[in-house]
Amino acid sequence: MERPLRLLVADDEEAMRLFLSAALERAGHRVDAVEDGQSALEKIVAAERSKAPYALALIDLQMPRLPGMDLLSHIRREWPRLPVIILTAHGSIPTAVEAMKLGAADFLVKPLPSPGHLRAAVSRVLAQSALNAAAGHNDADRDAVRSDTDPVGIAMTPLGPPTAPAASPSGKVSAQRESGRLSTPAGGVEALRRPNPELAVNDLIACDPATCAVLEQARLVAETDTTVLLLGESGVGKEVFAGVIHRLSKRSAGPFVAVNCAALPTSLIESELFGHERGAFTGAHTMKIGRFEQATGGTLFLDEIGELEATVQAKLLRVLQEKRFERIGGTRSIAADCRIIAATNRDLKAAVQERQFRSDLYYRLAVFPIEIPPLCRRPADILPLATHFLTRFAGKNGRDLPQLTEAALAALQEHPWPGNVRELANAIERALILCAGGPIEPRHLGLAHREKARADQGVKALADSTDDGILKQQERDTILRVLAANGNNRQKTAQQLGISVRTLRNKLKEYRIQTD
Ligand SMILES: Nc1ncnc2c1ncn2[C@@H]1O[C@H](COP(=O)(O)OP(=O)(O)OP(=O)(O)O)[C@@H](O)[C@H]1O
Repeated sequence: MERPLRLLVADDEEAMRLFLSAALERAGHRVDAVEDGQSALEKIVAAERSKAPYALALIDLQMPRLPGMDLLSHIRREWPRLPVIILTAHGSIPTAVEAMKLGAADFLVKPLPSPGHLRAAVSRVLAQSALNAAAGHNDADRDAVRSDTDPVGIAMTPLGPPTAPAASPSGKVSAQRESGRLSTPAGGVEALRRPNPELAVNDLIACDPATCAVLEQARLVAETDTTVLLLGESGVGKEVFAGVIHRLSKRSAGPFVAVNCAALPTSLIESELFGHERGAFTGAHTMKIGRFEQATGGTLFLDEIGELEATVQAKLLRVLQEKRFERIGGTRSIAADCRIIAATNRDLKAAVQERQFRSDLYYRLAVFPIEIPPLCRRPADILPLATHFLTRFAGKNGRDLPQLTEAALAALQEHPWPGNVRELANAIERALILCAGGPIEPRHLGLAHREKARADQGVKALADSTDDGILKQQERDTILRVLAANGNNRQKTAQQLGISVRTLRNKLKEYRIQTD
């Protein structure tokens, strides 16, 4: 992973260090593990000096050289923005409570029930810490704005001190749909208001391993000019990922032009896509440049491609094959010099089988399909996304950042999010209004009346909440990660996972992971 989040683990038990490191590294983080308090302190000092501070420290209470409690006091005094999770044995809960009073962000009782439990706690603390940072709850002296985001400013993992958002790399975007999609102007108040710039720069949050795997695929395909098909339920972020691919591509200096194929009547879609000459049809009083032409040198994003009428499907196929088109009523052949990214929330393969979508067009579009999982399958994204939206909406409305109560955080994590990221954004926007400046409680989120949706998912939720569910989630995450690392090559993936290609195939089916 290119921009890993740095975490520090301090525990004198080797097995525990290994467990914690493995679990957190699997979530995409970079972990330094040390065996005593003094070494932990030295690591923190070095990391601070190197301007690559830790995002979080997990500290055992009983350690040689410098005990956990002393280390915690030192951290609170010197680096108040570094959140600390205390690890404690069963019998020492009162000490853990003491640690909380001293300023620990959370405590975990050993032995930990599961890696998922650990990751959820880490994710929760990171989200809260990001909120605090954005609200300026902590020391001001570290609020100096750094400007070390990667060239496109997309972060797969959170944290670090406030950073200036990267300036828009292209400066050119589709006029009507891109507002807010590229980074805000660099520097100053805006930078400090971000929940956590490394987490949220350019509006893409990717903390869950499943989302990181998607982002990795996006990064890989972005370097090419290959046509991409983004698949996923409504609101999962297909357009966000289309924008990411554009910004990471060599066409990023060109425009990103988005067309929602479902929003336009059939009679208009052709002239919208290809443009028309003056007098081409009744009402065509002037010549019009179509979206293909507007996207010259850049990317054309065809959203809801599954809704295209048969006649338009045929025309689009021709353009994809010949890379040329004519304006309606025109004779001049124009080069289609743009990268195509299509998206749909429909099962396009099924649509092909039902003869609602041309198979030849499908295969032209699905050269590189990327499936974006629903939010309920990316639990580690939920709180960072909530934090991100809270900061964005509070900033937009000139409001102070409210706190999310523990109960609200839990409600957010438990909700099944059938409307995906869009539903989460709406819930946060609504909560921000209803909380009227106070802390956000579960009732402000308006999730209760969605009990039915939750009940519908009851069986699944129950399964997921069992250890078996957690294990399956981890297995799925691992497969996704290794697949992404191997460019979706099943042979290599199976080899690395130590299973047969056949078993891998069955697993892919079971977890509905598409690789072709
Ligand atoms: N990973 C993400 N990080 C930050 N914001 C996100 C992310 N994914 C989605 N969003 C936000 O959620 C909302 C819905 O995302 P988007 O429009 O990209 O979804 P979609 O899958 O294209 O939906 P539809 O199929 O309905 O067009 C947008 O406001 C978008 O900015």
